[in-house]
Amino acid sequence: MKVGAVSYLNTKPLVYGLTAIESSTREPSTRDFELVFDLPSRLADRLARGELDVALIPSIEFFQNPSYSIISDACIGCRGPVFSVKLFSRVPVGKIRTLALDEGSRTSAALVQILLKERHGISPQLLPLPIGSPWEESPADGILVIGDRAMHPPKSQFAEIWDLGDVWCRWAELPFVFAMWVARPGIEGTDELAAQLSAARDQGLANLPQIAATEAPRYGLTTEQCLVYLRDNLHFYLHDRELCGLRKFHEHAVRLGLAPAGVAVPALAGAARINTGTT
Ligand SMILES: C=C(O[C@@H]1C=C(C(=O)O)C=C[C@H]1O)C(=O)O
Repeated sequence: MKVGAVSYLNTKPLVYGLTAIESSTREPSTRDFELVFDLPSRLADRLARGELDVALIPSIEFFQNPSYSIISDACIGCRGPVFSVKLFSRVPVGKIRTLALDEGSRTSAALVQILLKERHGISPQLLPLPIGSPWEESPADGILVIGDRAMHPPKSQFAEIWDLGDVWCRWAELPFVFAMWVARPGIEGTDELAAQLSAARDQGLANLPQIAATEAPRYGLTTEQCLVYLRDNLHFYLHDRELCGLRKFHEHAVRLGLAPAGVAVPALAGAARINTGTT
């Protein structure tokens, strides 16, 4: 089985338990799956093409295929400010006419459009924000940036900065889910993998101070900033409130034509396995 995970700092607690043992003992992997890392948008495309069997894909991509299943209750979500998903605006947000969207993102790219429409009644013209380019050089009025490069204060001045986790959670009064472990149809052995993914998440969360100490310098953060991000900003459990948030996100995405109708967000059916169905 080939499993894809997000290459950002936010995913370290989810994969710590899968990678820590072999890197500390230098033993070759005893896992029966191969783990690869990539940007969220690329993981979604690779899962859709069948190059990956299971991947941590942007939540909006789950709605693209009614045969996908969410296989674990481990996720990347937030219940307030998320710190790493931001809209930087050169003008007051309600006056944004051009919006650059981080090419690594699918979910936040939809989320920012929903929030701008719902909060300010605007639908800006969209521009790409390539991965490799310095985002502050984008000519757009508003710039959506996610992941590691969104965590540092910008060098230029902006009229407004939105933390999208904060704006969503206050407006929707529900948590937000950015990414989930999803299997494409016909993949066998996902029950076992689901258990491993949940256990890996639990192991990661039990070792956050160590993860923060190791990772912080690689991301230009202090250990304390890194710990606060992983412990307080991010939320790694897909529970009932998160599923409600996901349903609300889906409703709004359908309304704006950003996702097809007809895919049901499943009810939580057990600790680690969630089956999907179509409506
Ligand atoms: C919180 C984050 O969540 C992410 C945002 C995603 C998106 O916008 O499509 C997808 C996966 C997550 O890595 C982040 O990247 O900072």
